[in-house]
Amino acid sequence: MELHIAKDPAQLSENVAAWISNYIQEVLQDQEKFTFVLSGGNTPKQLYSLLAKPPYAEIIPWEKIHFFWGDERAVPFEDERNNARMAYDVLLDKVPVNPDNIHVMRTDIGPEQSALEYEQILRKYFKDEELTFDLVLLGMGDDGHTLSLFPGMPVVHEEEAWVKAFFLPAQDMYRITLTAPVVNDAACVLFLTTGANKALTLKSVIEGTFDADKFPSQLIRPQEGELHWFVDEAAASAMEL
Ligand SMILES: O=C(O)[C@H](O)[C@@H](O)[C@H](O)[C@H](O)COP(=O)(O)O
Repeated sequence: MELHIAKDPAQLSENVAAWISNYIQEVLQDQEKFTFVLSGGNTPKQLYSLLAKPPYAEIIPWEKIHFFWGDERAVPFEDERNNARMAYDVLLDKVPVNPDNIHVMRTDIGPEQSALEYEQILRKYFKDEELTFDLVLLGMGDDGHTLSLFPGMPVVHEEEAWVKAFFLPAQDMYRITLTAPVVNDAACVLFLTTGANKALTLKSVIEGTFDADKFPSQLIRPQEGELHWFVDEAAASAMEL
């Protein structure tokens, strides 16, 4: 695991934008397509908007990138809480992405059906071979969740399905999420975490004893891929560095 600490959220977004842009270009020297799994929440918004502007808007080969999502809130696409909607607004509508390469988790059908359909999309894309995303972007909630793997929910222990839908009583909504084993097969996973309100949880996730039910973010340990935590000083403030 590699820890990158930035001064503040703005600096962190700058660093991650540059890092991602380099990584995409490097990977594309050896392959034709790049698979990029986006995260929802607030933290990546600034990053997405930087990627949508020069120099990144011009130097990233957008037409070669396939976009997927790590999780989705089962609310209509028009709803501002919809993760895909946020990414379209801030990034995907602004750069020359091929619309056929954008693979959203649908919310215009039932969540269970959407999860099954998404798994089919992934199986078709990866041609039933090993599912290895090139890059997975993740966030961490104050409670230690990542993706839609929330503390104490059975989905945390899912080993078989690649995609799961379930009802999240605390938010009175369905969630659709990739499962931990899928993310752990990725070539590279990047966590983005900012803010003092996440400092104690971050400390437990990174330095504490393993307890996936309490801190599902601890489940993310790519088997062969890289794991990077990009955090700001406030989020890192409780860790013993
Ligand atoms: O849809 C979601 O809610 C997410 O994808 C979720 O896992 C998110 O990344 C964290 O909750 C952090 O969210 P913030 O960046 O808003 O703190």
